[in-house]
Amino acid sequence: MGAVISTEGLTKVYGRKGRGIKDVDLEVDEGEVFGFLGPNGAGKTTTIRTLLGFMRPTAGRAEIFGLDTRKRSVEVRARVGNLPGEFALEDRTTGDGLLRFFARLRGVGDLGYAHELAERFGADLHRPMRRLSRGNKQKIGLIQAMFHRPPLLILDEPTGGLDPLVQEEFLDVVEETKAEGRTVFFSSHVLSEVERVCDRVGIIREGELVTVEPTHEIVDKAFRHVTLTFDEPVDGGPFAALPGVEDLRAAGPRLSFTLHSEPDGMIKQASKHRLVGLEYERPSLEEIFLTYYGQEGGK
Ligand SMILES: Nc1ncnc2c1ncn2[C@@H]1O[C@H](COP(=O)(O)OP(=O)(O)OP(=O)(O)O)[C@@H](O)[C@H]1O
Repeated sequence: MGAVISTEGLTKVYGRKGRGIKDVDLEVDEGEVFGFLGPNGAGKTTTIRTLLGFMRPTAGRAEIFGLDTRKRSVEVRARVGNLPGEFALEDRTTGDGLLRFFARLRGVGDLGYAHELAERFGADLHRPMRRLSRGNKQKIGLIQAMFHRPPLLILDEPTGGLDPLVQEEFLDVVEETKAEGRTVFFSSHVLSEVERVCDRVGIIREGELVTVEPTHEIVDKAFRHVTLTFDEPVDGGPFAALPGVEDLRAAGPRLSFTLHSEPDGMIKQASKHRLVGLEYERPSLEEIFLTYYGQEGGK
């Protein structure tokens, strides 16, 4: 299967001090769900806007379906459903009016899928956009990006402002989109949602793409925070000696540490005592970013 998105040396410098993005090389394949992760200000929105040809790159190039996104922008836009980072129309138009407008623009006669999505997301199509909350505007933004079933979705922080049930519904729709062989690229700073639906993940930090990996590898590589509670104080020594155990702290009957290996040895050691509590938590995305910062020499 060919690359649906391809960038080479994509660079955008804002003025003198603006950071932007530097030398971003990305390939996203047809039928793939790709998560684009990074903390605030890392360059996600800049990458998406430059990739889509909305902004002129300082250097490099971007292609979508093999078309240069600056030179062939009309053809590119016809194939992409896009949710911009700030979908905030302060308008008298209702969601329904807006969707009809987009449908005419795109030559789509059937609004059936739009209405299905509106129902699933609980979107209010009959209130003026300017009177909707941020989350409810976001729902309309998602529907306009998706309702014509474009072969590629590029979504900038699609779950921002949505409540957890709607976020889950959105992720279901992403899975259905993939099942239809369509491609989804979305930015996020929430690891759990990326983990659920993305085949691969790219991490951007300070404008540079630091890694692109299959999602399970990023998640497997990450350590876990472990807290074991016993029915009486236990010697932490044998736990500290286990491979992968770091930062062990003992407080009465409780041992806390980070575990950088599989849990088998720790479980066997723990089972020598009476265990009354076990917490086994994944790190936050920020902590995963930090491990990448560390690998890069703490730049
Ligand atoms: N129009 C602009 N002019 C100058 N600098 C800008 C402009 N837009 C973004 N930047 C800078 O470029 C960098 C990348 O910003 P960008 O908005 O792409 O990050 P982001 O990863 O999307 O962040 P967020 O998660 O906060 O939306 C930041 O340092 C930001 O301050």
